[in-house]
Amino acid sequence: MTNASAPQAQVIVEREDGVLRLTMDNLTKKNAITCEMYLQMKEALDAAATDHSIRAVLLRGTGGVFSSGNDVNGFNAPKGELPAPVQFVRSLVKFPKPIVAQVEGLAVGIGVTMLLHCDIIYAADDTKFRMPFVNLGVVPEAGSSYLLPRLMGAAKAAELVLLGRLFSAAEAEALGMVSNSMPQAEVAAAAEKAVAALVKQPLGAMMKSRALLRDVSGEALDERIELEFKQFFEGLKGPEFAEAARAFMEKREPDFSNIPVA
Ligand SMILES: CC(C)(COP(=O)(O)OP(=O)(O)OC[C@H]1O[C@@H](n2cnc3c(N)ncnc32)[C@H](O)[C@@H]1OP(=O)(O)O)[C@@H](O)C(=O)NCCC(=O)NCCSC(=O)/C=C1/CC=CC=CO1
Repeated sequence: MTNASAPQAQVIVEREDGVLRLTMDNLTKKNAITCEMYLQMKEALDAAATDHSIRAVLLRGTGGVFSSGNDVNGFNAPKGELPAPVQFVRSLVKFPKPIVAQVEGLAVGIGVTMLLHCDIIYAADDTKFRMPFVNLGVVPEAGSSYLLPRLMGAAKAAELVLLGRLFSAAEAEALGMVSNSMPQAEVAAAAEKAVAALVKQPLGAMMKSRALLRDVSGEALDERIELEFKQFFEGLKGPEFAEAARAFMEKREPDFSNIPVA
């Protein structure tokens, strides 16, 4: 049953002056990403990849919140279909043009890992980051198990992933996950300034330079993404995820103490 009073979860897709703006808009759930939202972003990215009137992307969320990650109520894909997050991540990873991320408020789960595939990332200095994959009984995704240790070192990546603890914009900046952190009031203007500058750059040199900068051994990354998603979706069928999901709904701490390892 749909709730007539709840605003529809969507991504606002705008194309103007060479910029594709993708705005995650599901504020009652802190911009949690639904299957429909993933597919909207995937389709917009796929079209912009070959439409050279688009030279840069701005990715952001409404209401001063980036994203609380995957909609916790919508983890399971319809049988037989390639799950929407997988489709989105594949398109994001192969997207050939610069992506500017405007990160405010919260960046959780895939709301963090998608940033590893963005280029210029500006974060409000009060943003809370978290990758609670293990806490949910699943594994990290979107290539993050491959990219995070290479970005920040194995020990730091393990601390953030295995504990799934909150970290600040200052820490994200120090770890190289964010280009700059700044006061919240300045983030939107900084992101707009960056995309306005990017659209004036020569597209060919910009795309080639970006590909060189992102030289992360494409095949190895693609294979890791497939392995992560395989384990992620297996995890969703297991008792650890079941307990984590129940605890979230019941607004309590999960208790994993009596769950045997499969
Ligand atoms: C830390 C929080 C994000 C925000 O906390 P807080 O500011 O205190 O706000 P809340 O009161 O908790 O939230 C307000 C309402 O929003 C609902 N909500 C928040 N996040 C989600 C979400 N992700 N999905 C659905 N609903 C959400 C929350 O229930 C409140 O609703 P009510 O007012 O009706 O009670 C905190 O909310 C939080 O920890 N949220 C869960 C974050 C999370 O676990 N995200 C998923 C991570 S996994 C992921 O992103 C990756 C994938 C990728 C690949 C494949 C498949 C799935 O997942």
